[in-house]
Amino acid sequence: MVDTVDAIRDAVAAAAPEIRAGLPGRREAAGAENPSGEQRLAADEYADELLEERLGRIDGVGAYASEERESVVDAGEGYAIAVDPLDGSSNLKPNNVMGTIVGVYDAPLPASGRDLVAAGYVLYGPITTMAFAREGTVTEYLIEDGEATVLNEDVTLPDDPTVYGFGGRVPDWPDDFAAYVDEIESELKLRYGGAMIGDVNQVLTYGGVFAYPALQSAPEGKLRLQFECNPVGYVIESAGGRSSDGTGSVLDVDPEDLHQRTPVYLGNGPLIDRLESALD
Ligand SMILES: O=P(O)(O)OC[C@H]1O[C@](O)(COP(=O)(O)O)[C@@H](O)[C@@H]1O
Ligand SMILES: [Mg+2]
Ligand SMILES: [Mg+2]
Repeated sequence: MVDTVDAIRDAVAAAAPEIRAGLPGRREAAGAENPSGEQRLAADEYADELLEERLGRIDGVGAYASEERESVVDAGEGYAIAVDPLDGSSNLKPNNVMGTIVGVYDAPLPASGRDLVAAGYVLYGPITTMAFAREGTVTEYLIEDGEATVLNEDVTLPDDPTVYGFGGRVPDWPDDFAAYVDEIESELKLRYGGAMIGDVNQVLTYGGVFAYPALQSAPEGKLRLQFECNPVGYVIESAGGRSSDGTGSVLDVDPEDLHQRTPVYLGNGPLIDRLESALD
């Protein structure tokens, strides 16, 4: 019998080239907002519908939810899947990197990050890759023709970090976070591309820290707990790094609302420890 988590991983890998191939004609606004009040592109809708169809039909998947729809779709009995169908979709117009994020929860949504049994993301870069975490290890795959082949097993963050990327406008950063940035920018190189997955995958590859912090104008930051922060936090923690909402692991944030946002900080443990001390 095919393991449900393997089937989910394979379905995401199979959908990735189709999502990529569907992008060229879908770079314009679809005319509606998503539940977070953001302008939705035709590509966001396309990826969401494709993933709902492919993931919802897997035996052992009981629910599908995404950043692009108000409520959870019932798919029978089994795991609940939370998806950011296209992460960084504002990068579509300037043709920069984007991703797809998937979290597999063994609990009804909204769920705690501690209920994740697997999580992963696809990165649509010069090549298409996928990082997928389960049972404490992360595997990096190359996706070609809908097939995933292993590139790297037991992926871990390098011990000697080199990059950082932080979202939000600088004058909107709270003073304590700005003071942390002052230290970090003399130690690491700025690499910020505006798609969480692109920026996080640089941290996974080179070591460093990614943040979409609490802002003065938005104390909960921008990124969504169920669809973005928990799954990516799970990948980074499985790769030996740390995630934080500013006080502790993002996986421990109480799930209160399907579309809730949280500040998120991800990267090498010592850099996140220092961040938490700076925000005390
Ligand atoms: O444009 P900003 O404020 O730097 O925000 C960038 C952040 O917003 C996002 O694009 C939000 O994700 P979506 O594109 O899925 O809405 C993240 O990928 C990225 O980290
Ligand atoms: Mg996103
Ligand atoms: Mg998105």
